[in-house]
Amino acid sequence: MGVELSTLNMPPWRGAGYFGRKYRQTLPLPPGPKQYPIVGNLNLPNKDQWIVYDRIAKEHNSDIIHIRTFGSSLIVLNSFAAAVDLLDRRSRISSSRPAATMLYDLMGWKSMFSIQPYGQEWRDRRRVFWQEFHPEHGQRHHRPIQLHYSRELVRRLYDSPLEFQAHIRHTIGASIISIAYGLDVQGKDDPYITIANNALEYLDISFAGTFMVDVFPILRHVPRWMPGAGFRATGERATHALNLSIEVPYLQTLKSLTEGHGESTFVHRALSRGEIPSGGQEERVIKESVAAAYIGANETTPFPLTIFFAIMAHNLDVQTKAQRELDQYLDHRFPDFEDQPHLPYISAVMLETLRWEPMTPLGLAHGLISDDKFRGYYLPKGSIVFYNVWAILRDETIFPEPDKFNPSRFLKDGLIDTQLKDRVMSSFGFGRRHVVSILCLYQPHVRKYLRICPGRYFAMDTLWLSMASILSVYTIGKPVDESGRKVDIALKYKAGLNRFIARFAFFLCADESPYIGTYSRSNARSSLVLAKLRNSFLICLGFDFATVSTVSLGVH
Ligand code: HEM
Repeated sequence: MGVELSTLNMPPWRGAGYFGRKYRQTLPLPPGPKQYPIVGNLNLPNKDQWIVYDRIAKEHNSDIIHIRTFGSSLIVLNSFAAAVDLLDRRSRISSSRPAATMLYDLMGWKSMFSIQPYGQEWRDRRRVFWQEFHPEHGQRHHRPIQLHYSRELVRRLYDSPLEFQAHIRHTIGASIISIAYGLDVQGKDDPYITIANNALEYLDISFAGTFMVDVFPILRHVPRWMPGAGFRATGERATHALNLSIEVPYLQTLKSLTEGHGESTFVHRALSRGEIPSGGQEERVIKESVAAAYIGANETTPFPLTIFFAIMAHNLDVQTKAQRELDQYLDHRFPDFEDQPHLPYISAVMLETLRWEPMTPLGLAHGLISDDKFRGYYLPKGSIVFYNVWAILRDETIFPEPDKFNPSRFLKDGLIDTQLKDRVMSSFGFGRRHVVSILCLYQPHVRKYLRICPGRYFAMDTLWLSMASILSVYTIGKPVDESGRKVDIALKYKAGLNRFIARFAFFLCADESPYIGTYSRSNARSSLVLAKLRNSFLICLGFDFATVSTVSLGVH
């Protein structure tokens, strides 16, 4: 990020200094594949890297590996234990972010605390954010809005099921805009959602790792007019898009507040606390923290909900079991948050969805701010640290038959197994308070280095309620081809370190269907949608992204 990774102002006896030099001289780097001069391991495939790293770790019989590309040192942690040891227990030195010249310096994302290095700016924003999103606060202020938008999603699915991915993104985006700014979101082409999505598009471009300036940061000084300097213009457009997404909704909320509205919003709650350290930066801290909520939620939460449709279509036994639990407990009404303790199988479906296909298979990179000695290895200061969420959640000793979608693995005596749930929380990252060590009671500073996703409670609430609501109304099945045969869904992903999925086809039924009719949904339909659905059997067939051809459509 063109950032000094040494920004953490530590007293010398706690930093690298003497010990760093000693480690470098006496200890080996973690094992890894053979490195070539200058380019290091640039020969490794850049597709599905999490699978490649897992294989390398197994080949070297080590859950920590070292990879080098040009000048960068990459440490990959391939087990839960290694990630907890380095990122939780030693979060004091491992909770920064690595340099990303294009995104941070040229695209203006230095205002987003999710990619800021450890330091005061990050701490101020994270604190404002967490005051809003810690679970007790979220339950009081966010859940009514989440409830509204989960029902809106069910309704939209009925109206235009072909657009299911757009509906998922829209309802998640609208719920966050409503919580953050209290703004009314239009049903289609909403200007606030469009502004935020424009900013997010540049994030995706930079994650795709296409910019040479990230490899050679010196290139950022190349004049704009030089051939090949197109990235400078891209950076300016991205900065403009991000600034719009920070400023426009914020100013609109301030206007509403002067007119006597908008009090029940993140913006207003943060402004009225007035606890941010002074220096004239208060307002900037608040508006950037609020904008981080939209970015964080919309970049991630739609993925598990999208993939849920494909998983359900392929696992009718799971779906039937989930629907039976809903029907038995809900008896003719829509699910609500109070129902959660009584619907453990739905919670298990949500956790298994997060486990089965994590959105960020290598997490979000951390940066090491000092040299370290770790498990007998030397870890160089400035290393980029990835944790292999994919490998952690496919550890056969913890999750037998890991490729199988089996929510029951999370149930112990009819309740959610909290230890397994804790494992799945790896999909929200590391840098969290560890309860294992009694020493942490005497380490108040540990709290300062938390980096785990601060939106995780909000995300799990959204996912749980949406999955419960969808299954209480619809049955999801495989699509059929032109001759009426059921076909498997082939999932296609965009390249990159995060998972983005192309559109796929599925059936959505509000009742027993001639194609997949294994179980009647009739007693679980909510009164909200009942009138519309009564005469509708088969509602939807999606279409395939690659061919963009409708396979068949049947609305009865
Ligand atoms: C299923 C949904 C989600 C997943 C899988 C997810 C995953 C993650 C991961 C892996 C990280 C990096 C943690 C680390 O550094 O180790 C992260 C950070 C973050 N997430 Fe989430 N997230 C989700 C939902 C959300 C939501 C709903 C919000 C906002 C309401 C949010 C806001 C953030 C922010 C602000 C950070 C940066 C934290 C920091 O750097 O201090 N996320 N998330």
